Amino acid sequence: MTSVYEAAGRLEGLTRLAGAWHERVLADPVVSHAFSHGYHPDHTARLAAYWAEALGGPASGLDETTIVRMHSGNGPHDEMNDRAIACFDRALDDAGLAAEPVGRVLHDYFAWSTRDSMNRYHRPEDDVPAGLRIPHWSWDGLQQPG
Ligand code: HEM
Repeated sequence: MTSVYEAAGRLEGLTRLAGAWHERVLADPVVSHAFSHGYHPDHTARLAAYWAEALGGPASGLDETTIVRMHSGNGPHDEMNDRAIACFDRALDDAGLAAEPVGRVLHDYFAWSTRDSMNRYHRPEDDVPAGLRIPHWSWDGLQQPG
């Protein structure tokens, strides 16, 4: 069966999507705040590589614990999460990936990652454990590691 990665246009499609999302969040008065301290010069490519791995594509070489740590310890930020997800929905349109069924799966993956996965250690006192694995997502949602 075609993976979500393939249906999203592989690395090329996901790079378009990551670039569109990043442009949208930098223009958002709330979400842009998170990026005001700077970010990797290859942010878009690294984000696309991470999504590719999560959605059934090649390994990204990125470390889940490091990435979750980058997104942790800032306290609850529900409004920022909601706005980041709204930016993602617009980015799906920008990147030509909003059509069913792939648009819905990408939305569900991103909303879950933002609210539940990247956000699960949001309390300042939380310790993010070493050795986390990049969660994988398919047409029917989160894949439990086999
Ligand atoms: C509210 C939503 C989000 C915000 C505000 C946000 C913010 C950020 C920021 C500021 C960075 C740069 C950190 C740095 O370079 O020091 C970053 C990097 C990154 N984020 Fe997010 N993020 C969000 C959601 C997500 C989600 C849902 C995913 C994955 C599904 C994700 C994956 C990544 C990856 C892979 C990197 C690159 C790490 C690297 O360069 O090594 N982010 N994010």
